[in-house]
Amino acid sequence: MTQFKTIERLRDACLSLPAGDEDAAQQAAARQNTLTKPPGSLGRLEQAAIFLARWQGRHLPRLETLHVLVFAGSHGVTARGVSAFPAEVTAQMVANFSAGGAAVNQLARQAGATLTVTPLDIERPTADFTQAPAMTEAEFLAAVQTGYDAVPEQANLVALGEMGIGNTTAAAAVAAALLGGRGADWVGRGTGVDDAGLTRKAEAVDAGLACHGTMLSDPLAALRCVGGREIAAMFGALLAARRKRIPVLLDGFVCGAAAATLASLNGAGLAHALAAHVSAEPGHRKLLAALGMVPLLDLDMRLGEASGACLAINVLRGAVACHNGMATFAEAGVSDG
Ligand SMILES: Cc1cc2ncn([C@H]3O[C@H](COP(=O)(O)O)[C@@H](O)[C@H]3O)c2cc1C
Ligand SMILES: O=C(O)c1cccnc1
Repeated sequence: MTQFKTIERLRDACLSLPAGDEDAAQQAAARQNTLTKPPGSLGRLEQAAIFLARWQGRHLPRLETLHVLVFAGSHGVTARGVSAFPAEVTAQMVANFSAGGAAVNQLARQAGATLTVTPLDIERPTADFTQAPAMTEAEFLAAVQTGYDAVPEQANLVALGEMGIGNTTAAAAVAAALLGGRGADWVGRGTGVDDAGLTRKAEAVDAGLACHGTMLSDPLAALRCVGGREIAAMFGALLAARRKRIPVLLDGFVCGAAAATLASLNGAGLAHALAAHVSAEPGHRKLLAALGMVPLLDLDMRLGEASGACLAINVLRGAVACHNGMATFAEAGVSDG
């Protein structure tokens, strides 16, 4: 079992990532061109099927064992008035996930996926990142390890998401640290803050950038100093999936901050991931553009919880159904032009 005892061990793991199975991808691409449709007419469904073939290592991909992993964390920066909801909602929503009452419960079931919710020390918020590193190195590594260990050995696909009041502020701070710009460039209304709340969010991000200074030029230090435990756990899960060659669906802006951290460490780090949707949180569109990712869906959602990722599973099911089930021109006796 991989153990991240030091930051440098974790960094090494991020720098040496396996490639996908190009033979499987090529076979899948060749098959696409024999199916009874004009070449390319299924658009990005064709690319999605080839992507799944590459990362599952089989030219006929499967969507049978699907895991939705939701991580929850509490944020010290909530003391700055950065959310429309109180911090205790994080624990209350974890209970709601257990009871089956949240949006993601419905969407994971509807998508035919198994939902696992992992709370990370939610009774112990991170430090307020405007004043101190959100996490110590030990706390950060523990959160990354928890996320890493949450990825099953065998899965056809993993979808990642989060719950954590205040985490759109932490995600904005991570995005600013990794990609540049100030708080105002990356904050949005999150759960629905008013104009004064939006200003407080931008000020909190700017204060965090000022507090941690040049430390933030290292992506792992940025994630530790201004991120949160659930963001670190999503980062760990994304890394584990890559090392196990399991394809990943990323959710919204907060998940995107975790993904951007891996991309900053390794330019090919997100090859095994698809952006499920673009959230209404304005920073997400910018983040995806910076990562060169095109979302599968754009539904004006701003929930988190892996809700967008669950919906995108249905798109992938369509892609796989066509790829595996369609007849070829030869089989169907259709003239191939
Ligand atoms: C009832 C409720 C359920 C949620 N499910 C996800 N979030 C989302 O909102 C939070 C981030 O927004 P902010 O940064 O404004 O606090 C995160 O918990 C995120 O997952 C929720 C928020 C609430 C209130
Ligand atoms: O896009 C997200 O991840 C998001 C947006 C608003 C609130 N929580 C999460």
